[in-house]
Amino acid sequence: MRVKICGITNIEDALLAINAGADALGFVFYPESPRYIAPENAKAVIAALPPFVEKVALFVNETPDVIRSVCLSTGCTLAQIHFDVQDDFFSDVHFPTLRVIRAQKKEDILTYTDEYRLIDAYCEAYGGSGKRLNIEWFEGIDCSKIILAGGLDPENVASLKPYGFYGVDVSSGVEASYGKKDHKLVETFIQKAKV
Ligand SMILES: O=C(O)c1ccccc1NCC(=O)[C@H](O)[C@H](O)COP(=O)(O)O
Repeated sequence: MRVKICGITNIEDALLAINAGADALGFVFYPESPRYIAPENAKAVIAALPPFVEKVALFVNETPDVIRSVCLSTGCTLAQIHFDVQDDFFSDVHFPTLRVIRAQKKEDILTYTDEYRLIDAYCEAYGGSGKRLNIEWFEGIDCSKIILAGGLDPENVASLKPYGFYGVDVSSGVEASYGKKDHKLVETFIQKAKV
């Protein structure tokens, strides 16, 4: 499984995650989040990274123009769209995008099955809540284009193996405090996800 470590706010955590084997890092460009990072700070973190790392920019309630502009100015490589938009919004961004489905019921995870998508547990505050999805919803469905998020941690990530998810995404489950990662938890999470 590919692993994304989300809610990166500093170079130390970013390098630790990459050196531990993370495939992607997430930067939250949503000012109301406790994990918000200003674009100029994200740009500095990204400039310190080695090649072959996916830099994911998270957005809530922004326009396609703002999303594209922030991605280009920071060096992010993928825009993760957390809010509800019409389908043509994605093509209007003119930059690689990833749809987030904030699932409240099983039917929600059965949509957009032909595209790679991130499925997170629904919560009012948009993300990083530690809230888990009902894993039984994923039994018997094709998970090869799903990145699973929501309440994952080093204790439960290995149990996801049989489902065949494309990837996993974690934020609060590897945090020491908001916006600061616990290095041991990050390393253990990645190790267990990659077994
Ligand atoms: O993390 C945030 O504060 C956040 C704010 C606004 C939009 C998205 C946000 N995070 C989304 C993520 O991709 C998280 O990694 C995902 O929700 C999983 O979080 P967690 O349950 O804490 O692992």
